[in-house]
Amino acid sequence: MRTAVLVEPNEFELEDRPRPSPGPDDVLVAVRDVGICGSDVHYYEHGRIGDYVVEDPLVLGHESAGEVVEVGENVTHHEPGDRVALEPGVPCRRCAHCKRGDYHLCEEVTFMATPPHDGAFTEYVSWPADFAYTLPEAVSTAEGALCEPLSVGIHACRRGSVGTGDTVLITGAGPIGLMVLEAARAAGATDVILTDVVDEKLTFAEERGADLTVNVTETDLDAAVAEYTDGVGADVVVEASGAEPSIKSTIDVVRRGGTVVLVGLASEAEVPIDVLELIDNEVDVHGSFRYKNTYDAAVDLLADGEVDVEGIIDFESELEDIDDAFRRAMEPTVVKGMISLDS
Ligand SMILES: NC(=O)C1=CN([C@@H]2O[C@H](COP(=O)(O)OP(=O)(O)OC[C@H]3O[C@@H](n4cnc5c(N)ncnc54)[C@H](O)[C@@H]3O)[C@@H](O)[C@H]2O)C=CC1
Ligand SMILES: CC(=O)[C@H](N)C(=O)O
Repeated sequence: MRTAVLVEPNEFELEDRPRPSPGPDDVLVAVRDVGICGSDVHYYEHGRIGDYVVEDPLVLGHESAGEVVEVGENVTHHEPGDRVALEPGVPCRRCAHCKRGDYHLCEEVTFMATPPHDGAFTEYVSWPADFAYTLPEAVSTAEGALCEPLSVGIHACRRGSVGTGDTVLITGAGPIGLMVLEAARAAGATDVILTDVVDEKLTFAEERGADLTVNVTETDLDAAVAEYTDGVGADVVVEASGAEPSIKSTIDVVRRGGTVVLVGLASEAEVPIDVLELIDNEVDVHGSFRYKNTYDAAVDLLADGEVDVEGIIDFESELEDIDDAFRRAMEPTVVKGMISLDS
């Protein structure tokens, strides 16, 4: 099977690898669509993300969906022909975190495209059947692949308890910020504000339904939010840029008693925050790491037409053109590139 392997920074090699056989509890999936995530691009450019270092050739891609072509002997809920989205993180199912239901915090997780685990820029993936979610007819495999970033958005909104009538401020209008926008709307937010430093990203966010956008390089965010919320502040602030000034700004724009959800990964682990302000204003600050139990919700939202994920796709490329696709994905105005396989 054709497989794109990252052999060194900025270089994929297309290899012919043996097609895997599904284990007893697995499905073998012919991959159809795989999104290019910012983390894939980071591994491509730098060969590492923090402590995760690409030491051996690695297959990237963790936003994937395709068609089941074979099932293991114990698999009863999937059959060949099913189209499925693959949840990329499979936990150990035994540790304290898994047992308490926080399987996304499992320290033994096998997460696609995170060294040393291979991902989905390949023709076939064998994957545990219970982490493969059937897509109804109305949901395309490209949408199935984007259940992954949508899941990040759903989980962030759950962490922030986003509810009906809320004003949600999202910092960063990249794919994750835009998926938080979708999830926040689906959760009942009536007012959504997005920030960025790139005008094109903000124009796009407006086209996708943001009520207010703020370019923080030109406009004072505190003043804009104060004006929009009659001086109250946002009920929930979701930080989805990873930029230090943006992380710091979250506590200035959240309302007293409101919630800040940190999703964006800062390049520096330490970001100074005024803790007295947090205490005085009784602000809840939550980290948000990947997701748990979101795929069913993501598929349902897509099937019901409650969210749009396909609209963020700027281009689709073939596996053979993956180097070009990654270079295109690095352009600052590009939101989402996809690799599509016909098999
Ligand atoms: N916690 C988690 O589970 C996950 C975290 N992430 C992180 O979330 C962040 C967002 O992911 P993507 O949307 O894929 O990244 P991205 O890099 O495509 O988007 C970030 C956006 O933030 C904008 N930005 C930069 N500086 C800003 C500032 N000062 N204020 C406002 N916006 C600013 C950029 O122009 C860009 O549009 C990244 O840090 C990523 O690593 C991504 C997936 C899961
Ligand atoms: C940080 C990422 O972008 C990635 N989706 C991950 O969860 O590791």
